[in-house]
Amino acid sequence: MASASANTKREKIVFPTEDDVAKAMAKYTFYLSKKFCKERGYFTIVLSGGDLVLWLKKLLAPEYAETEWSKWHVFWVDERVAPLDDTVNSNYKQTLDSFLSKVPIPTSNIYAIDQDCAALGDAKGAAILYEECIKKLVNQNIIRTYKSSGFPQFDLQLLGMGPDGHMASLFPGHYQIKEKANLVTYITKSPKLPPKRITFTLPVINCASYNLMAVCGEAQANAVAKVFKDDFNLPSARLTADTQAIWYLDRAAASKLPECL
Ligand SMILES: O=C(O)[C@H](O)[C@@H](O)[C@H](O)[C@H](O)COP(=O)(O)O
Repeated sequence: MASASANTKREKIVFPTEDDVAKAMAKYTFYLSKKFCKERGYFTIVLSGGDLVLWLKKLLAPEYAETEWSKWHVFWVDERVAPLDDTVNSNYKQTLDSFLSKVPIPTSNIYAIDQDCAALGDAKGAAILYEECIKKLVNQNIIRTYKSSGFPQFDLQLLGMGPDGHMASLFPGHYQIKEKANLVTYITKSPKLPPKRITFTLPVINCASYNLMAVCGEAQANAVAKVFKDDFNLPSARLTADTQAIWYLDRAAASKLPECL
């Protein structure tokens, strides 16, 4: 595959509370779902784990009842390699229980990691099979490609950042951030537990049309300040998008930005 590079300027909006961030994220998702369902009859949305799992519940509000759920195709930007019924570790299982099982998205449009690899803790196998799954959907034209690069282009990715500045399972100082050829890679010694994970690579993340990074809480404030100073040692500072890369912050997460001090 040819290399891909998307380059938008980083934008941000600071909201008073975490609840406001979650509500705004739901609104943004609803708007983009409407746009892409109308334009191409599909909406390809990529989720993360962490707090986002709970924030997604805002999409269950009555004002979003017209969402065309049957046109959604749901992926994970990263996933812990844990059994698919593991309520503590599996992003899929947690999101299924709190949100996905409550909306009529066809089960076949929800792309969890391979069940056997998940059960066996086979991170490499899970990454290979997830990449194959994505390539298949690109061939079926369900996932678009970024210009002529052949790289998948998702409509929207909802991302979170850890206090160390990681996004997806791309951690500072770990080689996965440098991976450019594969779409999906894996880590077996993740600094955030559990240790085995698969993750989209940076070129795939940055080819998305819209990337929304939602960050709340004081624990992330130092990392947010570094990102907005362009400290590219933090994987999250490398986030771009084809159309828009926007950060939604609550006041606590934004508290160390120069304009908020
Ligand atoms: O599976 C995961 O662990 C996540 O996908 C991870 O990348 C997460 O998005 C960030 O660590 C932020 O997590 P919080 O929202 O919990 O701070």
